[in-house]
Amino acid sequence: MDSDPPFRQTYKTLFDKTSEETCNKVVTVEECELPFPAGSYRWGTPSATCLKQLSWSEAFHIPMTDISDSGAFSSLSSTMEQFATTVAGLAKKLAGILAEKLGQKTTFFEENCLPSACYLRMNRYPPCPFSLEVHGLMPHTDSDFLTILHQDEVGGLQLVKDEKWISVKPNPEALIINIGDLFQAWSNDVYKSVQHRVVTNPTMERFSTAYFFCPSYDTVIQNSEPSIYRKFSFREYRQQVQADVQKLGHKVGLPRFLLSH
Ligand SMILES: O=C(O)CCC(=O)C(=O)O
Ligand SMILES: [Fe+2]
Repeated sequence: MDSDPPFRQTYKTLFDKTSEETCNKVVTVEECELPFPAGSYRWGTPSATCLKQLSWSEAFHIPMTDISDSGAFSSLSSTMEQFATTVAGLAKKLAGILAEKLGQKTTFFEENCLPSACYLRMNRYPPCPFSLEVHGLMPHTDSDFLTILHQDEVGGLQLVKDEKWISVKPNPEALIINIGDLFQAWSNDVYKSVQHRVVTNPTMERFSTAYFFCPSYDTVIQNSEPSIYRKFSFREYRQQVQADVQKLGHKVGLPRFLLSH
């Protein structure tokens, strides 16, 4: 893995390619000849209807199955593969420990969260001229079991603790582990999916990489004890999140699946 800071050079090559190609005309990811499937690139927040809903960032959100040797970008692919393989092992281990603490079957993750069901997201946050009004990434929770996040030295990530936004000290030598929505439901609220956001920086560019530890779409999320959530498949969860974002402009998430809803 390149390490000063990780991914900087390979990410710059990739994101510079998108801005070079998109400078004067509208082009698709295919036309840029980038190595990722259509729909994997996002700039801003496509569903935003006002500045407050806009995320001042761009990202590639890539299923692990689509990271393969990719011609001009082979150095990027191998960096990503190396990162993903390392953190995939870590995610499985951590999930197993957290399941054990709950007295649950630790094999659940080995059976349902195969590396091929997981995603990698590469985020780029350009400097933002109206820094105070716009988020780098809107407040959200992740729709997975666990997220393993690497950020560079710039900083900007914040999370909610005791109902207050707390800044996470940037440390490129460390990984940040976040609990996602599925673990909250699976643990019947013992573990809480953490609300987080990224604030913009007026002068500095920032990069981060997130590995989303997910089950296959057919996996059913349920707790063996009487649960406050109805059982649902990961597919159903994703579809509901997408439907809410389209209709309301934001994710509703777990409250939709509360039995008392
Ligand atoms: O860039 C970060 O620090 C956070 C990224 C994030 O929350 C995400 O990609 O879901
Ligand atoms: Fe996130």
